[in-house]
Amino acid sequence: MNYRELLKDKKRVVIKVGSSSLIHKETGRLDLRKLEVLVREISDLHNQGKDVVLVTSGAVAVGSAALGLNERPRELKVKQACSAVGQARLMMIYQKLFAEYNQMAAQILMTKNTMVNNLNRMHARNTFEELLTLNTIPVVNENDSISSFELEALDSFGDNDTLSAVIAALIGADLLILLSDIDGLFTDDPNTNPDAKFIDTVEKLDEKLKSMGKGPGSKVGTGGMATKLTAAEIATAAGADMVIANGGDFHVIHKVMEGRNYGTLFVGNQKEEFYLIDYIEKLL
Ligand SMILES: Nc1ncnc2c1ncn2[C@@H]1O[C@H](COP(=O)(O)OP(=O)(O)O)[C@@H](O)[C@H]1O
Ligand SMILES: N[C@@H](CCC(=O)OP(=O)(O)O)C(=O)O
Repeated sequence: MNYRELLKDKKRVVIKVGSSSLIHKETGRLDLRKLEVLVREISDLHNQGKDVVLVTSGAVAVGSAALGLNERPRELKVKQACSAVGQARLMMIYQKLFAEYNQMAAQILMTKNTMVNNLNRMHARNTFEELLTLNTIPVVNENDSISSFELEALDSFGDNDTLSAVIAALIGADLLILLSDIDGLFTDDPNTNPDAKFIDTVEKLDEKLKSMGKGPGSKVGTGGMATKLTAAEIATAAGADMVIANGGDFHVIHKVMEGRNYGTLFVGNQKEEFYLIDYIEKLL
Protein backbone atom coordinates (compact mmCIF):
# COMPACT_ATOMS: atom_id res chain seq x y z
CA MET A 1 0.00 0.00 0.00
CA ASN A 2 1.38 3.43 -0.91
CA TYR A 3 0.32 5.37 2.16
CA ARG A 4 1.88 8.59 0.84
CA GLU A 5 -0.41 8.62 -2.23
CA LEU A 6 -3.44 8.61 0.08
CA LEU A 7 -2.36 11.93 1.60
CA LYS A 8 -3.49 13.69 -1.60
CA ASP A 9 -7.13 12.98 -0.77
CA LYS A 10 -7.16 14.19 2.81
CA LYS A 11 -10.07 16.53 3.42
CA ARG A 12 -9.67 17.85 6.96
CA VAL A 13 -6.18 18.77 8.07
CA VAL A 14 -4.81 20.03 11.39
CA ILE A 15 -1.40 21.70 11.12
CA LYS A 16 0.71 22.41 14.22
CA VAL A 17 3.71 24.71 14.20
CA GLY A 18 6.17 24.86 17.08
CA SER A 19 7.72 28.04 18.46
CA SER A 20 11.11 27.06 17.06
CA SER A 21 9.69 27.10 13.50
CA LEU A 22 8.23 30.61 13.87
CA ILE A 23 10.96 32.73 15.36
CA HIS A 24 14.52 33.81 14.64
CA LYS A 25 16.75 31.87 17.02
CA GLU A 26 19.14 34.77 17.53
CA THR A 27 16.57 37.40 18.59
CA GLY A 28 13.49 35.42 19.57
CA ARG A 29 11.43 37.67 17.26
CA LEU A 30 8.96 36.43 14.65
CA ASP A 31 10.30 35.27 11.31
CA LEU A 32 7.80 37.18 9.17
CA ARG A 33 8.93 35.75 5.84
CA LYS A 34 8.36 32.24 7.14
CA LEU A 35 4.97 33.20 8.54
CA GLU A 36 3.98 34.50 5.12
CA VAL A 37 4.81 31.16 3.52
CA LEU A 38 2.91 29.31 6.24
CA VAL A 39 -0.20 31.42 5.73
CA ARG A 40 0.05 31.14 1.91
CA GLU A 41 0.36 27.35 2.08
CA ILE A 42 -2.64 27.05 4.42
CA SER A 43 -4.69 29.48 2.34
CA ASP A 44 -3.96 27.45 -0.77
CA LEU A 45 -5.04 24.20 0.91
CA HIS A 46 -8.23 25.97 1.92
CA ASN A 47 -8.74 27.17 -1.66
CA GLN A 48 -8.48 23.52 -2.74
CA GLY A 49 -11.61 22.90 -0.67
CA LYS A 50 -9.95 21.36 2.37
CA ASP A 51 -10.80 22.22 5.97
CA VAL A 52 -7.70 23.47 7.73
CA VAL A 53 -7.08 24.16 11.42
CA LEU A 54 -3.83 25.81 12.49
CA VAL A 55 -2.49 25.05 15.97
CA THR A 56 0.25 27.55 16.64
CA SER A 57 2.67 27.93 19.52
CA GLY A 58 4.79 31.03 19.91
CA ALA A 59 2.81 33.19 22.36
CA VAL A 60 5.37 32.99 25.17
CA ALA A 61 8.34 33.40 22.82
CA VAL A 62 6.79 36.37 20.97
CA GLY A 63 5.65 37.99 24.23
CA SER A 64 9.01 37.64 25.94
CA ALA A 65 10.78 39.17 22.93
CA ALA A 66 8.25 42.02 22.81
CA LEU A 67 8.78 42.72 26.50
CA GLY A 68 12.54 42.72 26.04
CA LEU A 69 13.28 39.62 28.14
CA ASN A 70 16.50 37.93 27.11
CA GLU A 71 15.50 34.30 27.44
CA ARG A 72 12.41 32.14 27.80
CA PRO A 73 10.94 32.95 31.22
CA ARG A 74 10.88 30.21 33.87
CA GLU A 75 8.47 31.62 36.44
CA LEU A 76 4.87 30.69 35.72
CA LYS A 77 3.30 34.12 36.16
CA VAL A 78 5.95 35.69 33.89
CA LYS A 79 5.28 33.05 31.21
CA GLN A 80 1.56 33.76 31.55
CA ALA A 81 2.05 37.50 31.20
CA CYS A 82 4.32 36.94 28.18
CA SER A 83 1.74 34.70 26.61
CA ALA A 84 -0.98 37.37 27.04
CA VAL A 85 1.18 39.89 25.19
CA GLY A 86 2.46 37.41 22.63
CA GLN A 87 -0.87 35.75 21.78
CA ALA A 88 -2.43 39.09 20.86
CA ARG A 89 0.55 39.99 18.67
CA LEU A 90 0.63 36.60 17.04
CA MET A 91 -3.07 36.69 16.24
CA MET A 92 -2.87 40.22 14.89
CA ILE A 93 -0.23 39.11 12.42
CA TYR A 94 -2.11 35.93 11.43
CA GLN A 95 -5.29 37.96 10.88
CA LYS A 96 -3.43 40.41 8.68
CA LEU A 97 -1.67 37.75 6.61
CA PHE A 98 -4.76 35.56 6.16
CA ALA A 99 -6.76 38.63 5.13
CA GLU A 100 -4.22 39.29 2.36
CA TYR A 101 -5.20 35.91 0.91
CA ASN A 102 -8.91 36.58 1.37
CA GLN A 103 -9.23 34.14 4.24
CA MET A 104 -11.09 34.61 7.50
CA ALA A 105 -9.09 33.52 10.55
CA ALA A 106 -10.76 32.72 13.87
CA GLN A 107 -9.14 32.25 17.27
CA ILE A 108 -9.82 29.44 19.74
CA LEU A 109 -7.82 29.26 22.99
CA MET A 110 -8.18 25.95 24.81
CA THR A 111 -7.28 24.61 28.24
CA LYS A 112 -7.21 21.07 29.52
CA ASN A 113 -10.54 21.76 31.21
CA THR A 114 -12.10 22.49 27.83
CA MET A 115 -11.47 18.90 26.89
CA VAL A 116 -12.12 17.16 30.22
CA ASN A 117 -15.49 18.76 30.86
CA ASN A 118 -18.12 17.05 28.70
CA LEU A 119 -20.15 20.21 28.15
CA ASN A 120 -17.12 22.33 27.29
CA ARG A 121 -15.83 19.64 24.94
CA MET A 122 -19.17 19.55 23.15
CA HIS A 123 -19.12 23.35 22.83
CA ALA A 124 -15.59 23.23 21.46
CA ARG A 125 -16.54 20.58 18.88
CA ASN A 126 -19.63 22.50 17.80
CA THR A 127 -17.69 25.73 17.48
CA PHE A 128 -14.99 24.09 15.36
CA GLU A 129 -17.65 22.51 13.13
CA GLU A 130 -19.45 25.82 12.69
CA LEU A 131 -16.23 27.72 11.99
CA LEU A 132 -15.31 25.19 9.31
CA THR A 133 -18.81 25.33 7.83
CA LEU A 134 -18.46 29.10 7.72
CA ASN A 135 -15.25 28.63 5.72
CA THR A 136 -12.95 30.13 8.32
CA ILE A 137 -9.49 28.97 9.36
CA PRO A 138 -9.49 28.32 13.12
CA VAL A 139 -6.18 29.33 14.73
CA VAL A 140 -5.67 27.57 18.05
CA ASN A 141 -3.31 27.80 21.00
CA GLU A 142 -3.37 26.88 24.66
CA ASN A 143 -4.96 29.54 26.86
CA ASP A 144 -1.72 29.91 28.79
CA SER A 145 -2.49 33.12 30.63
CA ILE A 146 -5.47 31.77 32.56
CA SER A 147 -4.45 28.16 32.97
CA SER A 148 -1.39 26.72 34.64
CA PHE A 149 -1.74 23.12 33.43
CA GLU A 150 -0.40 23.95 30.06
CA LEU A 151 2.75 25.76 31.04
CA GLU A 152 3.62 23.63 34.06
CA ALA A 153 2.85 20.10 32.95
CA LEU A 154 4.55 20.33 29.62
CA ASP A 155 5.11 16.61 29.39
CA SER A 156 1.44 15.81 29.37
CA PHE A 157 -1.47 17.72 27.87
CA GLY A 158 0.37 20.99 28.39
CA ASP A 159 1.87 20.92 24.99
CA ASN A 160 0.53 21.91 21.64
CA ASP A 161 1.68 18.61 20.12
CA THR A 162 -0.79 16.72 22.27
CA LEU A 163 -3.39 19.46 21.99
CA SER A 164 -3.30 19.30 18.20
CA ALA A 165 -3.85 15.53 18.26
CA VAL A 166 -6.77 15.92 20.65
CA ILE A 167 -8.27 18.53 18.32
CA ALA A 168 -7.71 16.26 15.29
CA ALA A 169 -9.61 13.49 17.11
CA LEU A 170 -12.32 15.89 18.32
CA ILE A 171 -13.17 17.21 14.86
CA GLY A 172 -12.61 13.95 12.93
CA ALA A 173 -9.63 15.26 10.96
CA ASP A 174 -8.06 12.76 8.58
CA LEU A 175 -4.54 14.22 8.75
CA LEU A 176 -2.41 15.93 11.39
CA ILE A 177 0.85 17.58 10.35
CA LEU A 178 3.33 18.54 13.08
CA LEU A 179 5.95 20.98 11.85
CA SER A 180 9.06 20.95 13.97
CA ASP A 181 12.75 21.90 13.82
CA ILE A 182 13.68 18.40 12.70
CA ASP A 183 12.99 16.24 9.61
CA GLY A 184 10.89 13.71 11.51
CA LEU A 185 11.35 10.79 13.88
CA PHE A 186 14.82 9.29 14.21
CA THR A 187 15.86 6.21 16.16
CA ASP A 188 17.34 8.61 18.75
CA ASP A 189 17.75 12.39 19.13
CA PRO A 190 20.08 13.27 16.21
CA ASN A 191 21.17 16.41 18.06
CA THR A 192 22.90 14.23 20.63
CA ASN A 193 23.42 10.94 18.75
CA PRO A 194 25.03 11.28 15.28
CA ASP A 195 24.27 7.59 14.54
CA ALA A 196 20.50 8.13 14.81
CA LYS A 197 18.65 6.88 11.70
CA PHE A 198 15.66 8.54 10.05
CA ILE A 199 12.35 6.63 10.07
CA ASP A 200 10.19 7.23 6.97
CA THR A 201 6.95 5.46 7.85
CA VAL A 202 5.48 4.04 11.05
CA GLU A 203 2.68 1.57 10.48
CA LYS A 204 2.39 0.55 14.11
CA LEU A 205 3.50 2.67 17.04
CA ASP A 206 4.88 0.16 19.54
CA GLU A 207 6.73 0.59 22.85
CA LYS A 208 10.14 0.30 21.17
CA LEU A 209 9.36 3.23 18.88
CA LYS A 210 7.86 5.25 21.72
CA SER A 211 11.06 4.90 23.74
CA MET A 212 12.99 6.61 20.91
CA GLY A 213 11.25 9.95 21.48
CA LYS A 214 13.31 12.12 23.83
CA GLY A 215 12.87 15.68 25.11
CA PRO A 216 13.32 18.95 23.22
CA GLY A 217 16.57 19.97 21.63
CA SER A 218 16.10 23.73 21.44
CA LYS A 219 15.77 26.49 24.03
CA VAL A 220 12.38 27.52 22.68
CA GLY A 221 10.77 24.13 22.04
CA THR A 222 9.03 22.39 24.91
CA GLY A 223 7.77 18.87 24.33
CA GLY A 224 10.47 17.35 22.12
CA MET A 225 9.78 14.09 20.30
CA ALA A 226 8.16 12.43 23.32
CA THR A 227 5.01 14.57 23.12
CA LYS A 228 4.92 14.16 19.33
CA LEU A 229 4.71 10.41 19.82
CA THR A 230 1.91 10.83 22.35
CA ALA A 231 0.20 12.93 19.69
CA ALA A 232 0.77 10.14 17.14
CA GLU A 233 -0.80 7.63 19.49
CA ILE A 234 -3.98 9.71 19.87
CA ALA A 235 -4.27 10.83 16.23
CA THR A 236 -3.71 7.38 14.72
CA ALA A 237 -6.07 5.68 17.18
CA ALA A 238 -8.71 8.20 16.10
CA GLY A 239 -8.09 7.16 12.50
CA ALA A 240 -6.07 10.15 11.30
CA ASP A 241 -2.68 9.87 9.63
CA MET A 242 0.03 12.03 11.16
CA VAL A 243 3.19 13.47 9.61
CA ILE A 244 6.10 15.04 11.51
CA ALA A 245 8.02 17.24 9.08
CA ASN A 246 10.60 19.98 9.15
CA GLY A 247 9.08 23.44 9.54
CA GLY A 248 12.38 25.05 8.49
CA ASP A 249 10.67 25.63 5.13
CA PHE A 250 6.87 25.69 5.27
CA HIS A 251 6.65 24.80 1.56
CA VAL A 252 6.95 21.31 2.96
CA ILE A 253 3.18 21.46 3.61
CA HIS A 254 2.18 21.14 -0.06
CA LYS A 255 4.95 18.59 -0.64
CA VAL A 256 3.52 16.39 2.12
CA MET A 257 0.00 16.88 0.75
CA GLU A 258 1.20 15.85 -2.73
CA GLY A 259 2.25 12.50 -1.27
CA ARG A 260 5.94 13.16 -1.63
CA ASN A 261 8.46 11.60 0.74
CA TYR A 262 8.88 14.32 3.35
CA GLY A 263 8.84 13.76 7.09
CA THR A 264 7.82 10.69 9.03
CA LEU A 265 4.35 9.33 8.28
CA PHE A 266 2.39 7.59 11.04
CA VAL A 267 -0.38 5.58 9.44
CA GLY A 268 -3.83 6.02 10.98
CA ASN A 269 -5.29 2.88 12.44
CA GLN A 270 -8.74 3.63 13.85
CA LYS A 271 -9.39 1.68 17.04
CA GLU A 272 -12.70 -0.14 16.96
CA GLU A 273 -13.73 1.55 20.17
CA PHE A 274 -12.08 4.94 20.31
CA TYR A 275 -13.13 7.18 23.19
CA LEU A 276 -11.22 10.45 23.18
CA ILE A 277 -11.94 11.06 26.87
CA ASP A 278 -9.98 7.89 27.79
CA TYR A 279 -6.89 9.36 26.16
CA ILE A 280 -7.40 12.77 27.73
CA GLU A 281 -7.80 11.23 31.18
CA LYS A 282 -4.51 9.36 30.74
CA LEU A 283 -2.83 12.75 30.25
CA LEU A 284 -4.17 14.26 33.48
N1 LIG B 1 13.99 10.33 18.40
C1 LIG B 1 14.04 11.63 18.07
N2 LIG B 1 13.96 11.99 16.75
C2 LIG B 1 13.98 13.31 16.39
N3 LIG B 1 14.10 14.33 17.28
C3 LIG B 1 14.16 14.05 18.60
C4 LIG B 1 14.15 12.68 19.05
N4 LIG B 1 14.22 12.69 20.41
C5 LIG B 1 14.29 13.98 20.78
N5 LIG B 1 14.27 14.81 19.72
C6 LIG B 1 14.34 16.29 19.80
O1 LIG B 1 13.04 16.85 19.60
C7 LIG B 1 13.24 18.16 19.05
C8 LIG B 1 11.94 18.70 18.44
O2 LIG B 1 11.01 19.03 19.44
P1 LIG B 1 10.82 20.53 20.06
O3 LIG B 1 12.15 21.04 20.50
O4 LIG B 1 9.71 20.45 21.06
O5 LIG B 1 10.42 21.38 18.80
P2 LIG B 1 9.08 22.13 18.36
O6 LIG B 1 9.06 23.41 19.11
O7 LIG B 1 9.31 22.32 16.91
O8 LIG B 1 7.92 21.26 18.68
C9 LIG B 1 14.37 17.93 18.07
O9 LIG B 1 15.07 19.10 17.74
C10 LIG B 1 15.26 16.91 18.76
O10 LIG B 1 16.33 17.52 19.44
N1 LIG C 1 1.38 27.65 24.26
C1 LIG C 1 2.79 27.99 24.35
C2 LIG C 1 3.76 26.96 23.80
C3 LIG C 1 3.56 25.52 24.12
C4 LIG C 1 4.28 24.56 23.15
O1 LIG C 1 3.84 23.44 22.94
O2 LIG C 1 5.41 25.03 22.49
P1 LIG C 1 6.18 24.27 21.27
O3 LIG C 1 6.96 23.10 21.84
O4 LIG C 1 7.04 25.31 20.71
O5 LIG C 1 5.16 23.80 20.31
C5 LIG C 1 3.04 29.28 23.53
O6 LIG C 1 2.25 29.63 22.65
O7 LIG C 1 4.08 29.89 23.75
